[in-house]
Amino acid sequence: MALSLRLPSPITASVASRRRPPPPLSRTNPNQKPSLQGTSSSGNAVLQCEHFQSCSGCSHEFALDRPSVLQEVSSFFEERGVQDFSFESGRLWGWRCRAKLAVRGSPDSPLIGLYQEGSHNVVDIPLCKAHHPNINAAVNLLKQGITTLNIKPYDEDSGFGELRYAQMAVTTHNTSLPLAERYLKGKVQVSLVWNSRNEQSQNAEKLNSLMEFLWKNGGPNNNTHLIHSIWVNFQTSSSNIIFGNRWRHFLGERDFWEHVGGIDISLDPSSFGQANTQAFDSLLRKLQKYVPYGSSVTDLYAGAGIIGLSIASIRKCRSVKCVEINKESKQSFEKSLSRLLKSVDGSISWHNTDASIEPLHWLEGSDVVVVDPPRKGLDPALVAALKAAACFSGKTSKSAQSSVLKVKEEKRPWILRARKAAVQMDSKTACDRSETWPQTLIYISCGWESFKEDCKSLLADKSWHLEKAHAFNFFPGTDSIEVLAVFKCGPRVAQKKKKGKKKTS
Ligand SMILES: C[S@@+](CC[C@H](N)C(=O)[O-])C[C@H]1O[C@@H](n2cnc3c(N)ncnc32)[C@H](O)[C@@H]1O
Repeated sequence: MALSLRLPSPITASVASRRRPPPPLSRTNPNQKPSLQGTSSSGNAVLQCEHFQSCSGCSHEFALDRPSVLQEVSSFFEERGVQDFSFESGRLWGWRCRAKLAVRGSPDSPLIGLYQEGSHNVVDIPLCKAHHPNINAAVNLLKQGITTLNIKPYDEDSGFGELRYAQMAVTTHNTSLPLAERYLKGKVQVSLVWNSRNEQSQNAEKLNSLMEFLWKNGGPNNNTHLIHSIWVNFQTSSSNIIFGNRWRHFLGERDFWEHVGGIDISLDPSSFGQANTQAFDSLLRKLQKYVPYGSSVTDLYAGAGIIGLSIASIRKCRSVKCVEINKESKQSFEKSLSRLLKSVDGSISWHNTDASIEPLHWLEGSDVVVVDPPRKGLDPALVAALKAAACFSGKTSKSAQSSVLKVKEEKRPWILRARKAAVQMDSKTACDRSETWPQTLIYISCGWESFKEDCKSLLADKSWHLEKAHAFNFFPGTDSIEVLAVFKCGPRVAQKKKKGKKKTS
């Protein structure tokens, strides 16, 4: 099977600018330390993708190892007192291990790819350089199946057609392979979004034939075992929402395991998953260092709880609470937790609720809060709660509590619902510390513009100050960057100058 690399981004890609390589980072202050040493582009990091002109996935062809927003990011943190901002760039091609692709066109000439900028015209991207090579191979196989079996791609105008989208996710964690081969030999979990209500609908025969085709030609009995498993999502809505509520696993291994941040994690196709597995691993390993051993942690916007679980295991946390709005992530959390039980002593829970409803409830009792919101950033209610919590952390807890949380018997329906849907593993040793409030806030952001606003708001009245910041090249070829920022509560305390060493004669 040919290995080629490629890159798209979300189906709803934003307007992309097609820029030339940015100028080298300039140091305006001659006394300033070169905080981004080693990050100037090598000059060889060129996309060289034949779809670049038509596909909305990438906005930059050159300097993939140094996103154009990096200079701004670096200056922003420096102006706010961060001395040692760092930037990490990893794999520049073939980095995308998870892609949602629209299926359009005709059975004879299917198009599988992303929407063109500002339209719903799908651009076929068989040689995408951002995709893990096996995503391209699986897409190629799917196209063959569509043509051979006369499967009708979806037509948005009429609402007719059978196959609407395909989600491809690669697991790079096959422990039967030597470590060095695991990434490139990753297998693909294929999820087909099928335009019918369920598996009994009238076109079910065609769906079965397509799955058999994929399994016969890409499954374990084939020379090249490409397909990890096949899932189907049933979706008949005329809206732009990609997935419906009904998911079914049909072929291959049901559970999809990955290894990031030092732990094994399970991810169902219905749960959020990071696209750049290796860059996410680097971020998690950096993040863990900012969580003191034995802390109590709240992980907001937690998805399947990967961040919370990895901290619980690696930093031996006293307790971890994960809060996530998508109920589909619960099963993945439970599966991952089941593999971790031996390495975790504290209490761990996962709650299905909106983090912006009464957020103080989730912050109370934690030393560290981690937030990883979608691109639009934090909900305003959470920003307000974080600012309030920072004020409480300096005061006696009794007075803080009495002003905000006068809860004797819990009656609020959203809290009760969240408790009902929760997964809870209690600790043998941890004790309740409901009187504490977070001293550390770790903000992970994939939306630079919204991060800036949230950050300014958190710093505005000195309820928090910035201590550390790092950026990661999660989306090479695009304008986006992933940021990890560490805030400490209260105003920055000026550091005393170190006394010079006494001279020895
Ligand atoms: C960027 S993802 C991060 C997920 C997770 N931290 C990870 O790395 O896998 C953002 C998550 O926030 C969830 N989310 C969005 N709005 C939310 C809200 N108001 N309350 C709780 N979770 C929310 C989404 O469902 C998604 O799983």
